[in-house]
Amino acid sequence: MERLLTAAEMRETEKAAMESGETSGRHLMERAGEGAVAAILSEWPDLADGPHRAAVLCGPGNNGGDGFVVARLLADRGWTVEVYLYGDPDRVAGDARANLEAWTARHPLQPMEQAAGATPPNLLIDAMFGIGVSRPIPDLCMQAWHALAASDAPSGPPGRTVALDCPSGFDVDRGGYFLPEPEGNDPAAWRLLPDLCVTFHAAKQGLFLEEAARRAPRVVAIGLAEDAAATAAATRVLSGDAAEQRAWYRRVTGGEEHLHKYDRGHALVLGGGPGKGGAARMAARAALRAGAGLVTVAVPRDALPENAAQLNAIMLSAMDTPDDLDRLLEDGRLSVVCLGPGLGVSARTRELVGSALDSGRRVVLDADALTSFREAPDTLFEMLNGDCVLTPHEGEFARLFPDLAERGRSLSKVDAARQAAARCGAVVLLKGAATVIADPEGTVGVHAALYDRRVPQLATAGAGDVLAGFITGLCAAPGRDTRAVTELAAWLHAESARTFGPGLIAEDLPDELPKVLAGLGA
Ligand SMILES: NC(=O)C1=CN([C@@H]2O[C@H](COP(=O)(O)OP(=O)(O)OC[C@H]3O[C@@H](n4cnc5c(N)ncnc54)[C@H](OP(=O)(O)O)[C@@H]3O)[C@@H](O)[C@H]2O)[C@@H](O)CC1
Ligand SMILES: [K+]
Repeated sequence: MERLLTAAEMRETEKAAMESGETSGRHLMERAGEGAVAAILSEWPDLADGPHRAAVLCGPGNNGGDGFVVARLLADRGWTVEVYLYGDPDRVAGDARANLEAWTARHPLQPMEQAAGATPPNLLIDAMFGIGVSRPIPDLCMQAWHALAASDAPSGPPGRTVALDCPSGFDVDRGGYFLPEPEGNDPAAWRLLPDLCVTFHAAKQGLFLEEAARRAPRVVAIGLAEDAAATAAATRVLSGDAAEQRAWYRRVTGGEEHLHKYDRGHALVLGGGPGKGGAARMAARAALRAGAGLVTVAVPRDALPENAAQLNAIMLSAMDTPDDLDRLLEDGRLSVVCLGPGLGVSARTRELVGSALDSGRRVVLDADALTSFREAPDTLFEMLNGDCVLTPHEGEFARLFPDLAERGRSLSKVDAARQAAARCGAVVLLKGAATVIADPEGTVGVHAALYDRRVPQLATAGAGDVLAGFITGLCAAPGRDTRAVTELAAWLHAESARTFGPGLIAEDLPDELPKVLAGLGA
């Protein structure tokens, strides 16, 4: 569970460390260069075999400074290294200047204009721009990169491409690239896609909101204290190795043995009318698989035969009106209510949501339960509390939080979810390849199904209903933290898709979950 840092948080961390005298900018830059070289050689052991050719594209700031260090360290290993600088060498300042001078004392420096005509290297380093960028990079830099990244070196290992800290022009807060306005014919040209990104001290937030490289970013320590990052950030990426995942699962669920089914909670899932029950049945199955002791599906009377024909371990109740729901909720053992999948966009759905929330139960709201409040989101928000979970996709999010959805490049997905949770007073899970989970107190988890954790097969009908069901099932047992179980559900959902593999349909997800839970030592 690594912390994610924005550019501002990273700068704060560096500044605090330098002001305290704990370290210096020069030292950090040296460590960054050393860490990058070590990461590159461990990523591609064939590069460690012998001297090869590298080209280092350097910018005018400290990212360029890191590039001069990498160039020097590779040259010290006997490599042939060409360094290209964007801009006037006399304007390079501070720690970067010291490293530029250390380079030019022994090696030539070439202007960026010459890079495009050079022979493709075995290793191409992007040290043009790092976290100091807030506009598209110059054409010249973009073209130099593409010219050298395009083809393999004439001899030695195939050309590998590496970005230092982040690819140049990548928005480390929001993900994605700064693109020229208007975008022109070829916006893709501004999207540098290196094989690897080596990022310094801590993962930058944007690297886990959109993919920045062909493989997962490598974080290298540069001598800043660990806890400096921890105190700076309230955003984490939900990943970790197998041992961490097991510990996470135990921490969130309590890990205790539940002896009686009622100790594991009783979930109520509301379903739609005849022919509209599949979504709720999938959510119910998911809730049962995720650990609820009992699950009841409640549907209009005329949908009972259809549901009775399909459900076995899941119980069934009739519920036509909000009064019927109130009567069901008189059973004190019902611990969580899930509303939305297949329920229909209507005034009745709004009333059902009101009844569920009035009962003081934990409530998971998805799909139609969210869209039913599009005309008056505030009437929903007034009823919510921190034990409620909203699970919108981008479209549903835009209906409830139109101003936050129109964020453009001014607000990251992390900040959009954080502001939404603060406004509505509930946990918000904003779906996507990067799913962001925020609570009203401002704590955020990012589940990034990116890089080696990509799950394109999750883009399938009904997958969202299953996620609502996983959250509901994990919420059913008393005493669990609502945000924490929501985060865990997002991970279990993607992990079930991942272990199942291609050909997945939503119904497979609940049935794959036991395998994932077994891996967690559940
Ligand atoms: N601080 C430290 O001790 C450590 C920092 N480290 C490293 O430093 C990096 C941050 O360095 P940084 O702050 O100097 O910013 P950086 O990304 O190099 O760019 C700023 C320069 O580029 C220019 N510029 C920007 N955009 C531009 C554009 N579109 N087109 C043209 N020019 C543009 C900008 O000029 P300006 O915007 O003022 O015109 C300025 O000259 C960080 O990512 C990490 O790699 C590590 O070594 C660890 C220790
Ligand atoms: K870079």
